[in-house]
Amino acid sequence: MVTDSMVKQMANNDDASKTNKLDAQASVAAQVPTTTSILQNLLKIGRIRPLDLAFAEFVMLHEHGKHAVDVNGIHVVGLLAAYLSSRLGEQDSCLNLDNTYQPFLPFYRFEPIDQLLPMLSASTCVAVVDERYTGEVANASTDKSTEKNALKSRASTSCEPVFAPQSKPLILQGSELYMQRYWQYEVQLASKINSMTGRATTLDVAQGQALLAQLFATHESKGSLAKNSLAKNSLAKNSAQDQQAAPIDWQQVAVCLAASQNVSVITGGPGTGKTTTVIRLMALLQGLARHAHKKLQIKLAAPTGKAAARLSQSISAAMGKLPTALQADLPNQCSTIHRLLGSIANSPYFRFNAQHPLHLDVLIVDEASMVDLPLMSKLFAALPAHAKIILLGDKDQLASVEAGSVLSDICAAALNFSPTVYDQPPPYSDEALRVIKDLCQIDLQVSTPNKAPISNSLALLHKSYRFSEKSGIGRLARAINSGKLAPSKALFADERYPDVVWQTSDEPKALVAKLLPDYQAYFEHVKHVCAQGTLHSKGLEVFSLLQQQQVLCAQKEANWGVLQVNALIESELNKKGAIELGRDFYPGRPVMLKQNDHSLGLFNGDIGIVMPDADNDELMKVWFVTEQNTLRGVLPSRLPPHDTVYAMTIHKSQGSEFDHVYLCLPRVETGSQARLLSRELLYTGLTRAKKSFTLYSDEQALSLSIARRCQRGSGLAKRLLF
Ligand SMILES: Nc1ncnc2c1ncn2[C@@H]1O[C@H](COP(=O)(O)OP(=O)(O)OP(=O)(O)O)[C@@H](O)[C@H]1O
Repeated sequence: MVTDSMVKQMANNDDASKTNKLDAQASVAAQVPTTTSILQNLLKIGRIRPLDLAFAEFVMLHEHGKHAVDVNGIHVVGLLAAYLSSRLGEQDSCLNLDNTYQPFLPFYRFEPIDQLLPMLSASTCVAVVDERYTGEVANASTDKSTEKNALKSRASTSCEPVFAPQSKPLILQGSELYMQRYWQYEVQLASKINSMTGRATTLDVAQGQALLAQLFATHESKGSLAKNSLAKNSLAKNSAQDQQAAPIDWQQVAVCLAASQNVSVITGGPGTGKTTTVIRLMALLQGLARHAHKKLQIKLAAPTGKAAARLSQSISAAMGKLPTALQADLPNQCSTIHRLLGSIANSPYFRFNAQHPLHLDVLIVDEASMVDLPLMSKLFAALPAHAKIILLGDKDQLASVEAGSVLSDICAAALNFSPTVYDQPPPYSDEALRVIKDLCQIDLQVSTPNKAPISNSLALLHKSYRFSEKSGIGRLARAINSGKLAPSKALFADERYPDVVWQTSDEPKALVAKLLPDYQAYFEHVKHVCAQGTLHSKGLEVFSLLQQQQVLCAQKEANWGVLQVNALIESELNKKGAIELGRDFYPGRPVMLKQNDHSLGLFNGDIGIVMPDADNDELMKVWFVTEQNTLRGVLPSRLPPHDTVYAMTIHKSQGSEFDHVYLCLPRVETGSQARLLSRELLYTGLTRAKKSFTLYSDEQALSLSIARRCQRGSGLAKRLLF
């Protein structure tokens, strides 16, 4: 709708230049907005991208009815298409028309959904499917066959796979507007998850108990089974005191639950033991299979090469802590999801898919919060009917770089959209509670069990074994996650937590001045190692010196962005004579790769350091740490695209950890900077720190970050509650 005030304002502007009445009217007519002028204005101010404009034009070209335009002749469906496409660029999988959304003001104001509905239903470009998930298919199909319509109607409510009605470019389901492809991804993923969570698995309880006793009798949780048995006996005696004496071992709960479910999510913050738990889970599953004279094919996957390499390393390191007999037939090599599915060059499809499923029985996916909706949908589609999948990740971290927020949607559905309560179980069903009790004698109490099977898919790990109770980082992470500004500020101010510091200086120069002595020491070390020719024996020390500190920025450009901070650090180092800025590949320059190169075994996100070849100090190479903890040099000419990395974005830091993290939030000068900030962004940056965390931001950026949750448009969680 073009608002009265908008037209009035234009008319007033014209009145100001009155010459005669006729001229003024002609001028007003000339300026009455058209769909094209609105879209062009939106493009001009950067509210939409050229791609969004092209999509809107495509939709308008294919709109044959007259119903898609409003009383002023504005093509509402075209504008909605532009908006939906722009939201996809912001990683939403769909657009919720129930929300108060007025993204195109001051150029256009959308009517509420009830008034838009007749227009959308009549549009030749929009299929309206299943009003609010329970109703009939409205104009879903012109199929004559009642049977087909009935099937579609049932499918839209039960999330069985369906073919999109008439292959229209836009789908409206309930109040959510989708691009056809993303609607398909969501429906197919939900359908597969629902079919897997609805399938029962039976475990050999006696054998399971015996294996769990062995698995949890080792390592730090020695005796926890015994303690839990004590808790059971105590419960029988109704002794509250004894119950308190036996804290619940949530890792054991996670193992029992994931062993008995076909889809599970094990989520927790850094150092809460996700890897430790999943190794025990694999050993339990393989042990049970062995007892039944079978052998499971267990595979490990991660969204990036870096995450895959890290999981391979931590699994190999932790495997030795298992009883030797239970280490047999466990995998320790993790591949990327793309490699697992079999990428096809220049194609969005994979070799393994619903028609050609993967050859595996159990799939474990690490860093699952980074997996976007299209990839997760394809991964689930490629699972064989009998398979089990376990997703590991931190639900409070930033979601995937591309559209969707699958991990947090599954968690939201499992929690029935309630917030998590520290040390309390999710609303498990009675059946799941019984399995946990049978297998590991832990008697959990749940006040309101969730009826949807998805509730049994979630295992929450709360206790961090990396941060002690005295750690400010651990406490600050909890305060940020609970969205509380005052306790977060209090932690920064509290002298008992010197590991968290807040600097409100508004110029990056202060940060650079603070870091400079450490970088100078780093470059001295580089020079020393190069001069002594001790690259192969001492090179790893150079890496550990570099990784002691890391600057993280919320954005790449603009104030407090990666480019600004990197340039400032380089310029100050140049002034101090530590580096020569004229050379691209100067000794000590740290670089981060922006692309995988499988032939070189290098991955997007890998960090290398420029240093001369050990045998030829004229020949610069970029050195990387190998899985065997040795160094390997690559000629700059062979290097995949890369950036200097004194500072990196928080997004790029996902999956890495550093001793000291310096996190920079921008001064909020534009709407897009405000939208960039979120609790998840701050939490992700904070939890990269192992020893200390220093925040550089003004009060506004901090409070905006803590207040704002990054909630992506998605209908997945609702679909999982059917
Ligand atoms: N139950 C436990 N008791 C004592 N220490 C534990 C326990 N579980 C894990 N740890 C230790 O805590 C550290 C972190 O564990 P782990 O790597 O499994 O956590 P994580 O959640 O996978 O960590 P991240 O994903 O942040 O790297 C390891 O040193 C591990 O040995």
